[in-house]
Parts: sequence; C-alpha cells; structure tokens
Amino acid sequence: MIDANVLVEALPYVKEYSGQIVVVKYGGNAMIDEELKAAVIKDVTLLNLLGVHVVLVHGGGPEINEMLSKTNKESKFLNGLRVTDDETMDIVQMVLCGKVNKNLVNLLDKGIGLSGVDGSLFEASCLDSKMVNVGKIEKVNPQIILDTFENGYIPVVSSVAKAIDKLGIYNINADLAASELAISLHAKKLILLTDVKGLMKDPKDESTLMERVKVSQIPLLKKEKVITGGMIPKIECCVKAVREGVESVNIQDGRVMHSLLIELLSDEGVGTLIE
Ligand SMILES: Nc1ncnc2c1ncn2[C@@H]1O[C@H](COP(=O)(O)OP(=O)(O)O)[C@@H](O)[C@H]1O
Ligand SMILES: CC(=O)N[C@@H](CCC(=O)OP(=O)(O)O)C(=O)O
Repeated sequence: MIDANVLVEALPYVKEYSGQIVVVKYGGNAMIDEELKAAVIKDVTLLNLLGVHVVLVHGGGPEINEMLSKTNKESKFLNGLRVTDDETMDIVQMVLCGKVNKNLVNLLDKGIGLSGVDGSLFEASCLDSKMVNVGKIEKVNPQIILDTFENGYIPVVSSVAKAIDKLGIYNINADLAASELAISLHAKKLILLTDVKGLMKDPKDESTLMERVKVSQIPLLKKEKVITGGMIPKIECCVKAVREGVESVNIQDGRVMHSLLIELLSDEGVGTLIE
C-alpha cells in the first residue's frame, strides 16, 4: 500500500524545484552497480517530469582505469587529478564521450549526450605545465544546455573541454566540470553523487559523517589531511560553487537507492551539505 504522506511531504519541494536547474555529478565509482544506475536514471526521469531541469554530468574514472590497464598503461593521479599523457587523453576521450556517455543516454527516454566540446560548452587552458592534457575551465558557454531544456531533453555531459591555448581537447575532472556548469547556469542545487556517505572526519568510519560543513572549515580539514585523494577536487569545487552563488551544494552517497529523490523531495537530508 502506498504511503500518501510521502507524496504530501514532497509537494512543497516539487513547488520549490519545479522550473529550477539542478546539476547532478554522477561519479564513476557510484556508477558501477547496474541496479543503482537504473535507480538514478528513474530519479532523474521523475524529476524531469516534475519540471525540474536536471543536468547529469558524469565521471568515469574506474572505466578509464580499466581501459588503460587493458592497454598495459598505468593510472597515475596527482592531487586527485589524472596524469594524462597523449595516449591516455585518447583513451579518456573514447571512454568518457563514447562508452560512458552513450550508455547513460541509452537508459534515458529523453537523454541527449553532450561533451564539453559540443557547442563549446567548456573552454579550457592547461592547468599546469606538469599536467599536459589536464585543463582548467576558463569559460562556460551554457546555451547548448538551455537549448536542450527548452526542448524537454535531459542533457548528459562528459567532462572534456575545448582547448583555447592549443589545438585539441583537455581532460577535466568531472566534479570541477559539474561545479563550473552549476555556477554558470545559476543552478539552485549541485549534488555530487559518490561512493561514500559524504565527507567524514575518518573516511573509514561512517559514523563520523559531517552533515554540515562550512566553507571556512575546509582549509583546516585539508591541512589535517582529513580530505585526501579524490575528495580534494570534490571539496574544492563545492567551495567554489558555494562562493559563486549556487544556493545549495551536497555530497551524497550514490550507493543509496533513490538518494536524489530523498535529498530533493523529502524532509530528510542525506550526505554532507557544504554551506
Ligand atoms: N574525508 C573524507 N571523507 C570521505 N571520503 C574521502 C575523504 N578523504 C578522501 N576520501 C576519498 O574520496 C573518495 C571519493 O572520491 P572519488 O573516488 O574521486 O569519487 P568519484 O568517483 O565519485 O568522483 C572516497 O571513496 C574516499 O576514498
Ligand atoms: C583530470 C581528471 O582527473 N579527469 C578525470 C575525468 C573523469 C572523472 O572525473 O571521473 P570520476 O568522477 O569517476 O572520478 C579522469 O581522467 O579520471
């Protein structure tokens, strides 16, 4: 029997989010389980039907690692970002813009796949001379996303960018791409779906989840090495999004069934709210 209270509880949230933009970053590690992936797709479809403009920015780190190992190449990371030589860049582009993007689009009825290169969505320059094919987003041209909303589509975006300081394409961390997109679209909310409960004081102990974290607390958490690895770019992009006007930024567990609906349409908060 359906609990009607769930629907009644959702009503004010539907009113709040209908017509608003929500950017969801769907991390590669949270994408591995097919049943969970199907639940995320259902959530996005339902939100779209309720009039919420959802953009799905996907990762694909584990799939890139897998393809690199098939070609006997090692995966190397510096501060959570992939060291991307020319051969790795080819694989990043093939995996992100090809396999991962199209597999997600295929699961949606009204999905449209875009890479950061399409419509010059992301323009980037080199992040660092030691990180040759890793880009820093200099400009976002969000018109292509607004056009897809206009036509009722759900944009599914892969995190590569058009190079503006050379010929070619840059590899962009998907958290950073999602955050820049949320800022440029004046999104109401940015949600980062990952494979942990949220930001934890001790990453090995879920009971140490920090439900709310202020931007001013972050430097100390970094200094104390509470934040490491893939969490570094994730937190950096949250801080930037909060500072640049995204109303609400959340890191939450993509392994929990329907965590998007719970966060957006219920009184229950999940994960870590960065404020
Ligand atoms: N303080 C922390 N709290 C939670 N996770 C952390 C923390 N510090 C580092 N991490 C690591 O960050 C990872 C999430 O980043 P990442 O693997 O890049 O995820 P995604 O693929 O979703 O972008 C977690 O799996 C965890 O190993
Ligand atoms: C520069 C950089 O690190 N790019 C990432 C892009 C994919 C990504 O961010 O995927 P996840 O969200 O699954 O980690 C990479 O090559 O792995």
